[in-house]
Amino acid sequence: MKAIQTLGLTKRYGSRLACDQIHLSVTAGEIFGLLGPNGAGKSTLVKMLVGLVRPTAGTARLLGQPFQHVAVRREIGYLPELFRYQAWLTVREVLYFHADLLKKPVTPDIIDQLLAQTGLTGRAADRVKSLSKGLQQRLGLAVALIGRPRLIFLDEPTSALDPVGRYEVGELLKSLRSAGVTIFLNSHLLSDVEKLSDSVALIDQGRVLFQGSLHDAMAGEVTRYRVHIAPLPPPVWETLTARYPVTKESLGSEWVITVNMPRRQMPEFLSWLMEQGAAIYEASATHTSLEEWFLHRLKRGNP
Ligand SMILES: Nc1ncnc2c1ncn2[C@@H]1O[C@H](COP(=O)(O)OP(=O)(O)OP(=O)(O)O)[C@@H](O)[C@H]1O
Repeated sequence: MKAIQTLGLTKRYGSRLACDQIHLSVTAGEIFGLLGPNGAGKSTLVKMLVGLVRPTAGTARLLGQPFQHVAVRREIGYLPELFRYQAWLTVREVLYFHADLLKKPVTPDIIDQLLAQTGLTGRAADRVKSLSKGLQQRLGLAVALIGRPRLIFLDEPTSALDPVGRYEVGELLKSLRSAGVTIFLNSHLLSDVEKLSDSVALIDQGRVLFQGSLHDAMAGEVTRYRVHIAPLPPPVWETLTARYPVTKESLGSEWVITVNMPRRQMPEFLSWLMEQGAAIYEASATHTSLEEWFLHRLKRGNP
């Protein structure tokens, strides 16, 4: 089942097209990462889905229902990118206040559990104005979870957190996924997206450049391979350099050949080497990072 299905969602602010006919689908129970540079349209897309911005065109379904329905809003949690809670309220009061707004009954046990999940147990009686940015972000996460949502939109949930906080929030998101919650993660922190997401979409200038699994995203990229071989006779090396973009270095009695090519060309490359009588000891791919993929795709999408 699809937790989110958008059909041509478009938002125009005057002459600026923030989202241009976005078609996206997110499977229920997955962590979905939305990536894109500043101003790509990520927050606008999230705000349209949670009902804070009215689309210029297009529509969407959330949890199988039209996205504007009040019933579906009750099933959704949202952590906005820029939020401020009332400075004079305590952490516990903020949580009760938002539970009241949601009209969902909460017990002290539920509040205690949320405080524990978000690492705020010791700060429950502190006022918002005394919390650091990272602690306020944890409170934002607790507020997003208070209605026990089936679908959560998190806009930059870990941007103010230190490495321990990022790890803890990552573990919390994984445990929510295990409980069947769908998580829509909007983050600049590519390493967090890489660690957590089951699938991703990349948007730029309001358009979707890619949607799919991270594995598929990386598989299509040119990868750097390192092949350890016995030294080749000079004529074979000359033919090799004429056919393929290779470089070599010597490592003891072996050569290490480096070549950049798509994964699908690798079998042909190795067969050719063997036909020339090369002794191959080892061949390995160096990992393409999400960051490299992100930069490549953006360059390709903006010729
Ligand atoms: N209320 C608004 N009025 C006019 N233009 C807006 C408004 N909100 C966003 N925009 C513009 O729409 C485009 C998309 O903005 P949006 O905030 O959705 O991008 P984003 O991908 O979330 O960026 P960031 O990563 O910097 O938060 C930008 O050019 C932005 O300036």
